[in-house]
Amino acid sequence: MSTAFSSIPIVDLSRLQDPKTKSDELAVLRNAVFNIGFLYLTKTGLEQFDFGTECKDWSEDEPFWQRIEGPSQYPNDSIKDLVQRYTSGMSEIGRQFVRFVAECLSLPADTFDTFLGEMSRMKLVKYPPAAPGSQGVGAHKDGIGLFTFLAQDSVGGLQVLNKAGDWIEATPIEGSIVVNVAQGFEAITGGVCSGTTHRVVAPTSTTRYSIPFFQAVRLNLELEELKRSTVAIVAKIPVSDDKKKRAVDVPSELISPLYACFGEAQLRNRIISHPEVGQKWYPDLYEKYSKMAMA
Ligand SMILES: O=C(O)CCC(=O)C(=O)O
Ligand SMILES: [Fe+2]
Repeated sequence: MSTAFSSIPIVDLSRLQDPKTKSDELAVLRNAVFNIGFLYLTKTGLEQFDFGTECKDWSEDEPFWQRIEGPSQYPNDSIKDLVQRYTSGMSEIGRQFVRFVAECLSLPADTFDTFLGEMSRMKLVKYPPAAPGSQGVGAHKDGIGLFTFLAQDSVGGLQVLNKAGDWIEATPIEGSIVVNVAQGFEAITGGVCSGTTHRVVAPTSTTRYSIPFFQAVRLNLELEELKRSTVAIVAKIPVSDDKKKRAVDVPSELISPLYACFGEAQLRNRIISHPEVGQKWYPDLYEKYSKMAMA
């Protein structure tokens, strides 16, 4: 995907919600998810402040990979209240958003509902000023989630790669949320809607703050189930047969055949990429996964 776009489209949530303007706005959304993988979502009605979805702690009678979810660790109760208001508001926008995405792809509105997970995650990110051209976040696609919903302040620095290899600035638009396709949605659509590479260039004179919210994928989603529904979904998306053919055999990085389900694949990733935390809290799994990584 990612054609040689030169600007990032703006999608107005209130126009999607209004039957009079919905079909025009669905066309804007369709272009964004098919051809770009990035968009600004405006008129969301969400106040902008800081912080993850409420989840209970793991118990022994649940599968081991369920341990990847749990209660958030709040420094104090007033932050907890703020975080909970933010995450429940953003979860609701996310639920509405995936329904409009389904409709813009000519699919039944509830197509993606069953892929949504319980615990979406958010981060509070601070980018202190640095020398010109310094890296804030290196080039990447978002690995977890269906879509990422990002609130950013007015400093700027987020850039999106187009097909011609140019970095396009996601210049801050007040009151908007920047939305991008993440690997979960890419997998569900067999790559027909692929994620777009992005990065952050560190600010030079002012600190930048951003709040990415990664919309959760259901933890017990299994590879076979994903493959079956991908085939069914892709068959109905209005793209060329050639694109569909390539999409059918999903080489899913989301769930490798080595793992029981998406939850296990995620927990394994975390344990391997944070070895000290892995060794301390999941010693048995750390040993198992590090042996598998070496095999
Ligand atoms: O801070 C930003 O603008 C983007 C951060 C990001 O891309 C990420 O956390 O995946
Ligand atoms: Fe990202």
